[in-house]
Amino acid sequence: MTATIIDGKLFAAGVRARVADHVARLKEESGITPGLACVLVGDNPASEIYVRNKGKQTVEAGMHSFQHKLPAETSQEQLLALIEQLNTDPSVNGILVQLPLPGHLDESLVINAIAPEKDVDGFHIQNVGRLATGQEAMVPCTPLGCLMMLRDLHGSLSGLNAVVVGRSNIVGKPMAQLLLRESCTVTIAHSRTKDLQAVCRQADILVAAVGRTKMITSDYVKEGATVIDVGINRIEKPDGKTGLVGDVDFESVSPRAGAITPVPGGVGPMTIACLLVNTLTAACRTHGLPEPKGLTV
Ligand SMILES: Nc1nc(=O)c2c([nH]1)NC[C@@H]1CN(c3ccc(C(=O)N[C@@H](CCC(=O)O)C(=O)O)cc3)C=[N+]21
Repeated sequence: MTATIIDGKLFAAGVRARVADHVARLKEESGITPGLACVLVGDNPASEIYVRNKGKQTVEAGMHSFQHKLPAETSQEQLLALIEQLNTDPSVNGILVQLPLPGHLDESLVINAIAPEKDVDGFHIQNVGRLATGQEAMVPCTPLGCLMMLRDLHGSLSGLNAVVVGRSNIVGKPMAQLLLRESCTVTIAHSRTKDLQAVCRQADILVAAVGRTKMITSDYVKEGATVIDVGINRIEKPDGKTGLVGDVDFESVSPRAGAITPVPGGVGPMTIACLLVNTLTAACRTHGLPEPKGLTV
């Protein structure tokens, strides 16, 4: 068997087109243009590229993009003051504070200062609790993107064994919550899991979100399983350029899997597409208008 390669780039383009379509209708029928504010503290070059990309795609979808670049030495009070300003600005429907923040800033305090209904990352404690209890929430973009691809591939996920490797608050835990909501039997595995290979080999759906380059080899994969690679690891290639590799050893796994997402071109583009989805969803909820169909959970 050789795996179907899930084209995240193509899938994300489709999602963005649907967002753009809905945004155009929103403008025409209600005069509303959703807006996304991205806040970047410090000058991490990788973060700058992401934030610029997010801004570009936001504008391409017909929405307003507001970018706030603050110096690395910004104080907690200054950052909180900006968030408060964005919280009360009616033209801003979504607020994203790029992580990680410089070490002197308290990430959880900053995230929880965002108005929950504008928290398009879904990291606010209120959204985490709402997702866990099955209430309407803002859902973290990476897990939401993974779920969209899984639903498209499988239809119903009911009864499938899902193993999520990684227990982070931004991917592993919310991914597990979403899969549980789809009636999967969910296992969260991590670096301390006993016989990780045997646990992973039980999976019909294997989500790798550990941040360890090519850790998942074919020994971890059941024949025909769907493998979702959330890893974004930067490595130096022999030619001195930097390359992007996942947590999955693609060459080893793809002959054995049923379907697999590549890196790059898999989960990454879906993350940004879902950020646009969440911004649109936030705008619709604020104005009591119907949400984009098939794009929310
Ligand atoms: N508050 C916050 N929210 C985030 O969602 C967030 C964040 N902070 N901090 C950093 C991570 C990382 N992240 C990525 C998004 C898209 C790609 C992506 O599109 N990757 C492309 C390749 C891009 C490239 O070549 O560098 C791909 O996988 O094909 C990658 C990484 C969002 N993050």
